[in-house]
Amino acid sequence: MSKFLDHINSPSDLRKLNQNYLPQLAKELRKFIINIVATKEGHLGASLGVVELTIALHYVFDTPNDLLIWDVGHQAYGHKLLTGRKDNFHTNRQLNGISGFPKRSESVYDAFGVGHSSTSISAALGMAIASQLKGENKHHIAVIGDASIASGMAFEGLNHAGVTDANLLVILNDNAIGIDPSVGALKQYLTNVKKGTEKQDNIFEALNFNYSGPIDGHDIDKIISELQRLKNVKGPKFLHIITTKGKGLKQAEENQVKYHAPGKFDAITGDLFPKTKTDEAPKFQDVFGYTIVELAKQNDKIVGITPAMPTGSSLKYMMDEMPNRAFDVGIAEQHAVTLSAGMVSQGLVVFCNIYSTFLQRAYDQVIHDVALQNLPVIFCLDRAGLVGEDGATHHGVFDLAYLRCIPNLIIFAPRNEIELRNIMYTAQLGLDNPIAIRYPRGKGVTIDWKQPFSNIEIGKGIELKKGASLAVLSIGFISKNVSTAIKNVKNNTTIGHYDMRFIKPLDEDLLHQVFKNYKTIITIEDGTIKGGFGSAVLEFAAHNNYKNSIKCLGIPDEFVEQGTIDELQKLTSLDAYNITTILESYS
Ligand SMILES: Cc1ncc(C[n+]2csc(CCOP(=O)(O)OP(=O)(O)O)c2C)c(N)n1
Ligand SMILES: CC(=O)[C@@H](O)[C@H](O)COP(=O)(O)O
Ligand SMILES: [Mg+2]
Repeated sequence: MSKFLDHINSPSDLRKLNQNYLPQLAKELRKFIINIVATKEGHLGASLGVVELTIALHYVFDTPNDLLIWDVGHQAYGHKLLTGRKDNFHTNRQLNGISGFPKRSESVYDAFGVGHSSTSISAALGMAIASQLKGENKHHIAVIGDASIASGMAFEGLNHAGVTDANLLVILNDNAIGIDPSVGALKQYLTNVKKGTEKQDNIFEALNFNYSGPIDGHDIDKIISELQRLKNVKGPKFLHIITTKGKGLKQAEENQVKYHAPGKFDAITGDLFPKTKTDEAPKFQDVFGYTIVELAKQNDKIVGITPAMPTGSSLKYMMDEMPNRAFDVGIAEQHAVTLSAGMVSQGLVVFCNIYSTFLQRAYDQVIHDVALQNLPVIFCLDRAGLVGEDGATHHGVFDLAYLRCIPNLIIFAPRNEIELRNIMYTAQLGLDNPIAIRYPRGKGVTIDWKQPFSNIEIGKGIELKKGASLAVLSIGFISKNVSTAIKNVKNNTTIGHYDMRFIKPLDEDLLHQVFKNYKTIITIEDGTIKGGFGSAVLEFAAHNNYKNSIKCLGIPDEFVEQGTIDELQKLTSLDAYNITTILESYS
């Protein structure tokens, strides 16, 4: 039972409360968030840190008429609870449940869909200009974190806003950390501002914003009075608040990286539940992280780069062991790619590790700065395929399609941990082209993965099982489901299985053999069906006038929502059971 929260079904209920009760409401909100995230998992620290801000914003502004945008949106759990989603918050990030991020189709209070960072200022400015043009009197508020504001896109928004008279309020929620500690000169600048020790120009004032702060973001009365004041200030405004990520849960305050998204934990004590199994296969990210360290010890030209995901990518291992050769550049995917290109142009061997979904932001840099100049950057694209509970904003399902059309680029998807390790080894020996190596979120299958390195021949696929009439061509880790499915089929002797490994260059010799020896061909990938691996095989068949029957399996041409990876594979017919049914219908 929550004395105040129980009675709040929308911000209008909140606005009826006496301001004196708001600190108690803040406690209730925190407890509610902790209880649900402890059992259902999700992002924790960011939402705990903005509880007071969330209450103050909905208290002072007339949401949803006033438009409120949360950058990234992983901190918007309190917002969801105050805006009518309390009763189904237990479905957060689950299949058919509510999204872990604000989403326009979910609520009128979610003014803009988010998930990828640093979009809030541009979106809020766009809305503010639209309001001006339509003659509407609204407030437009972007809440952005200290790591997200360092991204190029946020600066583009600030740069434009500063020459407008738009009614825009940017609130910088400065907790001095992203997922991992914030980096860069801006972080230093913000630290100086907080300490107030150095006399320096204010960047935001210099960009024509009416700046106020820094103020204590956990002092609800102070935030309310400042927001009320700012409501009457014209033009672009900037409020700098200081908060503690994980506020209200001791462990989350003390271990902010771990409690960004801690998994299940004890809601009473805050302690994480210990992992029990020790002999399991490793996460793909750890194979990358350990292997790059191993290779870098032998090859002093190797450098590692991550845009703001050292823990998630496991580049952290290299940053710890070789801090001068591993770089976290902050949320700056475009910079990470062109920085890599610059280093490679000078003879370094660069592993640029970016989540598949976030590389979307650096598409032009991949084409213009890397591929066009044929600079052999080694892209390691983590979280490729379906990622699970983060949902539509984060699935890495477009990479095969969006990369395949780029000349010069090699594209490889390892079937298992050993292949990931060996392609990293092969790539650092020296390639004539850039390469994208895409691998999934989570664990692989090979416990004994640390085998001696061996070279992988570029553009060569392999036969995993010989058949007679039906050939399955797979790419990457999804081949595990194919192997299971083939085993499930009673009379499976007619079914062949080929791991093509390279989407580009395609192993045309192998494809000719397959098309000549099998009547029916099924392609399977954990990427979009439009333009990916299956499309490449169809093009090959058309080009060579093959008339075999071809079926392509992959992610349908729609955005896939959140759920566990297993559930989403079922939904998209990529699980072993569905593949079995399909194979049976053909054999
Ligand atoms: C373009 C993009 N790159 C990376 C991420 C992954 N990511 C999500 S939250 C986050 C850190 C955000 O830090 P900050 O803006 O300071 O917010 P806080 O979590 O501290 O509230 C990162 C790197 C993302 N969502 N979008
Ligand atoms: C909000 C966000 O973008 C990240 O926190 C993301 O959820 C991390 O994903 P992983 O859990 O796969 O590292
Ligand atoms: Mg932060």
